[in-house]
Amino acid sequence: MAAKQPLISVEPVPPLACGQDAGGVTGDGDSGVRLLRLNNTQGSLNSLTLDMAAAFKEVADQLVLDQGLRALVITGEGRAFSAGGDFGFIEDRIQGEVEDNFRVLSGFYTTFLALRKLPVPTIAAINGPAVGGGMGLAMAADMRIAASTAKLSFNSVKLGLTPGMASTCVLPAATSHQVACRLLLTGDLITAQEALELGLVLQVTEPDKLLGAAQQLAGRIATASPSAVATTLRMLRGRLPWEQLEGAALEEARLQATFFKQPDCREGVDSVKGKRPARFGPIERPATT
Ligand SMILES: C/C=C/C(=O)SCCNC(=O)CCNC(=O)[C@H](O)C(C)(C)COP(=O)(O)OP(=O)(O)OC[C@H]1O[C@@H](n2cnc3c(N)ncnc32)[C@H](O)[C@@H]1OP(=O)(O)O
Repeated sequence: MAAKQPLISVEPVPPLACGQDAGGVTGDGDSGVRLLRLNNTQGSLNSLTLDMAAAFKEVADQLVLDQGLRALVITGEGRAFSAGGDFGFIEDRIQGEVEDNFRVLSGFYTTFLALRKLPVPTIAAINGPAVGGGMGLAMAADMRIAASTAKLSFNSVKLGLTPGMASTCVLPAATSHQVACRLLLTGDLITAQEALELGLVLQVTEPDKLLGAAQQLAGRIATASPSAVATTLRMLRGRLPWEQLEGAALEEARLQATFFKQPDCREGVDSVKGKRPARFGPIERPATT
């Protein structure tokens, strides 16, 4: 019987694929670049589950101990980057109690956001749809490159939900207040080209050139002085400190925990799954908003 693929895998990238010579950055063939793949492809487009979160944490913990690591590329296996929260996970939150939802969502979001705590620059190679929490994960990376065929969306309002994964904090910081408003208040699914114009991604490539472009960018970072890169990164990330990101993630988790229980969420999820327009009710928000 074939071995089951891990939900998240990490592999070293050969120096030549990173634009380095065969010796890599250390002379012994290590490029310093690793490739992390989301691998929940069984009909669900790398959707995010609690098992994915646990696998992500395990891999992140190992990466912190990797002394040779200098830059990380993160991508999705198959045709998607990530379709965000798995429908099953979302259904569990609709059925769940508010306090339990808060506890689960807090852990879920802070686990994926911890990408921002890895000690090296991270690059999301967005190979296909990146939606909801999947887009939030891409935004947790320091840089993003997208395939021309990728589609991106922060679609929570279409699900009758408020955003998660600290999107209300990360997105305006990465772009602007008005771009964040446009994307988070409409849930529009935008093309890679539009994402480039809005400053969400650095570059758009042909699909078969995506990994190469991301690995070459990572390879150039890996070739620079590791201590200068580490300190520069610490300064850059410090403009949006972890405490602020975590605070936003917890606040969003608190609100989402209640919105999952509202009729709009049931309608929103059914409409997205059924690929039909939603018919939302009048304003019916919890007192906490
Ligand atoms: C707590 C977390 C919160 C959040 O993250 S909220 C966001 C939750 N995610 C979503 O709402 C995304 C829903 N999915 C979509 O909008 C679309 O899909 C995409 C834009 C991502 C891709 O569209 P297309 O390329 O046309 O593919 P397809 O035919 O819609 O989907 C292919 C298969 O993938 C399954 N799938 C899609 N998204 C999810 C998901 N989030 N969880 C589980 N499965 C998913 C579908 O059902 C279908 O399956 P089958 O081929 O068996 O019909």
